[in-house]
Amino acid sequence: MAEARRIDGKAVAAGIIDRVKAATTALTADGGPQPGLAVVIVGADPASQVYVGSKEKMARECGFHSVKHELSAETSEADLLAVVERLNADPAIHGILVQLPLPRQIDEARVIEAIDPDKDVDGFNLINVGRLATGALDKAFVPCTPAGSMILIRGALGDDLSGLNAVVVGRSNIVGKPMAQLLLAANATVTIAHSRTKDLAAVCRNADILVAAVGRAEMLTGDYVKEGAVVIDVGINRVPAPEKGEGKSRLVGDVDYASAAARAAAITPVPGGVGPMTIALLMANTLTSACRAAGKAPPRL
Ligand SMILES: NC(=O)C1=CN([C@@H]2O[C@H](COP(=O)(O)OP(=O)(O)OC[C@H]3O[C@@H](n4cnc5c(N)ncnc54)[C@H](OP(=O)(O)O)[C@@H]3O)[C@@H](O)[C@H]2O)C=CC1
Ligand SMILES: Nc1nc(=O)c2c([nH]1)NC[C@@H]1CN(c3ccc(C(=O)N[C@@H](CCC(=O)O)C(=O)O)cc3)C=[N+]21
Repeated sequence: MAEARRIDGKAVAAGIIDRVKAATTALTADGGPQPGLAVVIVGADPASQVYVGSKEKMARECGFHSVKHELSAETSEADLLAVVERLNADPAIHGILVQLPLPRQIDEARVIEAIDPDKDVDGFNLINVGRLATGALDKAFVPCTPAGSMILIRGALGDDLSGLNAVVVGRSNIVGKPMAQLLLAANATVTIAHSRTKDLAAVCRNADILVAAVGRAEMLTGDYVKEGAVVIDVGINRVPAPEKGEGKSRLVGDVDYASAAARAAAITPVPGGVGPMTIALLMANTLTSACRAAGKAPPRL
């Protein structure tokens, strides 16, 4: 079979950003609010700082009001909850993102549940998890990474996935589980695999749609890929790259791109695949939140 089509997540994300910008202009021209996004980061993890920086930059590009709260790694749970409460009460803020993971002294679940569900643009709050699981998508915020992955899948295969087998490797609350919900809602037959799955390669070879959200660099090789499958690589792993010079690193996914691309019909690269979609969907969710707050129908992006 010919080499797989490379799915250009960066280009698809840029198109979404353009439509968010235009819709933001239209919303404010119509007397609506300027969408406001608050990003909260606790501690100075360098990778987290890079993502938070690009979220803030993108929010400004979209014409949003954008604020960043950088708290020290020693911040107490009570202090973080107080910041969340202030943002919940601030009418200029429509979306709140608390960057995960949080330092050990803070209970992540408590912080996620403290966010107003109608400002929870990550879609991690129990109310939004329940809305997604029950199909109340008009009110839900769908987590950005699975929502972005789903747009790439629909671009490759269309809206209705009836008759197709989807395998999601990974069962986290932020990626694997919501990804499986979205595939199920699109009528795929869904399997969720994880670290206890027996003969993972055989399970994956059954997949017409294979989503990797594992956090293990290049773990899924061509042996895991069915001929003609659509492969979505969510993984972001930084690995040493001595060929680029001493101490240098590069990003790779959870899929071994070269061997998987030799069998797949279409595949996302890392970088330039799911990552940019995550950021674009965060902007889309924030715009949606601002529209809902103003009692206006959010645009279809
Ligand atoms: N592109 C983007 O925008 C984003 C990328 N990511 C990336 O996606 C990846 C996954 O993230 P996240 O879901 O948060 O990760 P978690 O660590 O929370 O979950 C990883 C999952 O993979 C499973 N797993 C681990 N090892 C194996 C194995 N050897 N075989 C099969 N399954 C395994 C785990 O199984 P078990 O439950 O049994 O332990 C777990 O369910 C990471 O690389 C992360 O950086 C995350 C968010 C956004
Ligand atoms: N509350 C919360 N929400 C999140 O959505 C969230 C989080 N916490 N914690 C960390 C993960 C990770 N994540 C990424 C977002 C964008 C890229 C991204 O844009 N990646 C670029 C490369 C960027 C680079 O070069 O480093 C790409 O894949 O092309 C990656 C990863 C969001 N996350």
